[in-house]
Formats: sequence, structure tokens, C-alpha cells
Amino acid sequence: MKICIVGAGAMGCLYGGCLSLIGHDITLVGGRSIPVIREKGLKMNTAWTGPVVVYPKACNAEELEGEYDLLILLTKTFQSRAAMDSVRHILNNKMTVLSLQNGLGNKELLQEYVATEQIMLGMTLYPSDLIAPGEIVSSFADIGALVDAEGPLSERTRKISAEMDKAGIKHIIGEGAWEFIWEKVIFNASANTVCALMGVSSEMLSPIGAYDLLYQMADEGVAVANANGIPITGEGMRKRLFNILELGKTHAPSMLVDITAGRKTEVDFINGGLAREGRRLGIPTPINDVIIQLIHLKENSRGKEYISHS
Ligand SMILES: NC(=O)C1=CN([C@@H]2O[C@H](COP(=O)(O)OP(=O)(O)OC[C@H]3O[C@@H](n4cnc5c(N)ncnc54)[C@H](OP(=O)(O)O)[C@@H]3O)[C@@H](O)[C@H]2O)C=CC1
Ligand SMILES: CC(C)(CO)C(=O)C(=O)O
Repeated sequence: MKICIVGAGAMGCLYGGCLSLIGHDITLVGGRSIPVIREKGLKMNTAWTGPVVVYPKACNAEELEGEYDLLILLTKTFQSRAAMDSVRHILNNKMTVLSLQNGLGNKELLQEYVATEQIMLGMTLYPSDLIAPGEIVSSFADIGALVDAEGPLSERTRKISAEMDKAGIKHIIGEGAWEFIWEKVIFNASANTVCALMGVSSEMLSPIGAYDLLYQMADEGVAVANANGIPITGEGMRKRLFNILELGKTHAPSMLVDITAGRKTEVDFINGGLAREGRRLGIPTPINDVIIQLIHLKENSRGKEYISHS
């Protein structure tokens, strides 16, 4: 398949690198890794491939040309519009466009660029860290999910999932896939924000006594999901939260990494997405609403930390 990955960061390099390794024609687009990958290739060290260097094509958006079967969007969600605007010249009405980004609202954004039948959505629980430009580490294999933005499971989604499987990145498709996607959003809304606010990694959530708050936040998310027709339960969600945290206990959640690096977070798409859906469906999300404000305060507090004047 001819695949263009827009957003060559931690996740873009993971998906692009693994698909390139099994022979797909990959072009990585955008970001500070591009010149390094062009010159020296992409260095990957994943739990399922071991250390390896791959040589996908790499370019900036304006250099892109030709037709692609699949475009995978893997910028941060607040970068999506600028990224999609920059690749408008290669969009056509035959290609598939897949967002594997965190949060809600990715479908609506892509609908501004292509028809709904062309859109796939997904989530991924595979972790990836960009340790230097053109160099990533993925420390454990987990699972993702892929769906058609609307309608029943298509042959196209089966085929794309099968290729990702061969590349070592497994996804649930069909029954249960939407539930996985919602559970991931609720997981990120609860665990990532608390880790980011407290400055702790996932393994510290239990010692600091954060689970009660996580479960209350998750319950709000479950109520919004249920109102959307997604049949998940509070108990099931708690188990998922616990299991994801257990498997990823050494991985620093992306929101903690963003806050630590003084960058903007995806909170408006994760908790903000849940709160917007809640408002639309008449489901209150008071804890998530406060957490959104606290994360914004945390973003704005960088460089203004307390200094004793005594
Ligand atoms: N990392 C992880 O473990 C996981 C991440 N995710 C999700 O995957 C998505 C991507 O995350 P992640 O890879 O970590 O983020 P990164 O910040 O590592 O990657 C985003 C990349 O997009 C590039 N970029 C920014 N603006 C544009 C643009 N206009 N056009 C093209 N490229 C652009 C960035 O450039 P530059 O290099 O200059 O910053 C960067 O290379 C997010 O939604 C995240 O929540 C999901 C699961 C796990
Ligand atoms: C990999 C995972 C699930 C860990 O929190 C994630 O989504 C993130 O870091 O944003």
C-alpha cells in the first residue's frame, strides 16, 4: 500500500516504521525528525522488532505529490487542522483517511476535508517515545482498535488491520471496537490528566491515593458513552483503567510529557471532547469540567512557579 503519515512524531514514526519494515511504500510528513530520517533513516527499538533502522521516504507537506491509498493523521489533535490544510493538494475522493489520535472530534475535523465513507477512526494503546529526532522507542506491545467512521465493518478496514497485524501492531475491528475507542478516551481523560497535574507517572497513582478520583471521572465518561449508544459499564471501565495502568506503569502518559516539556496538551479534545458530548446529550461532567480548567492553569503556570520571598 502507498501510505502517507502526516505527523512524523513518536506515533507516526512507530506506525510508519513498522509498516515500512514489512514492505509498504511509506512517506512520513512533517516535524523535526524529517531531515534526520532523510539522511540517516529511522531508528526504532520496539518490544516486537528489537533495534532496527528503516528507510521510509520523508518530506515536508509542500513536497508531497502523487496519489496515496491511505493517509494516517498522527499529529497532536490541536495540530490536525494545520496539518490537513497543508496536505490538501494530495487529497482525492478515493483514498482512505485514518485518525489514530487521542480524544474525540477527529471524525468531525476530517469531514471538513473528505467524505465520511473515506474516514476511518481508531485508537492505539501502543506507547511510543521520540527519544531524539528520527529515533523512537516502544517498550511494550498492547492493542489498538479500528472502525469505519460510520456504518458496518468494511473490507477496507479488515485489509488495513491485517497489514498492521503483519507489522506487529494489532487492532480490534468489528464488534467491540467502538467500546475500546471510548474506553481509551475515558482512560486518557482520567489517568493522563491526574498524572499531568500531580507530576507523577502511572505507577504512582495508587500510592498517592488517586484511584477514587479516577473512578469518579471515569463514571462521568461512561455516562456520556452510554448516552451515545456505547454499551460500556462503570465496572468494566474500572477494570480497563486498572489493566491499562498495570501494563503501562513505566510509560509516562503523553499529557505528563507535554506539561513537563512546557507544551500545550490535548485536554480540550480528551476531557473537552467528553464534556462537549455530555452537554449535547444532557449528561453533566462536573469533575471533568474542573480538571480541564486545572490543566489549562497548569499549562499557563510554566515559569511562574512559587518562589519563597522570606
Ligand atoms: N506517544 C504515545 O505513546 C501515544 C500517543 N497517542 C496519540 O497519538 C497522537 C500523536 O502523538 P505523538 O506522536 O506522541 O505526538 P508527537 O508530538 O511526538 O508527534 C506529532 C508530530 O506532528 C508534527 N507536526 C506538528 N504540526 C504538524 C503539521 N502541521 N503538519 C505535519 N506534522 C506536524 C510534530 O512536529 P515537531 O516534531 O516539530 O513537534 C510531531 O513530529 C496524539 O493524538 C497522541 O495523543 C496515542 C497513544 C500513545
Ligand atoms: C499510551 C497511553 C495509553 C498511555 O497513557 C496514551 O494514550 C498516552 O500516553 O497518551
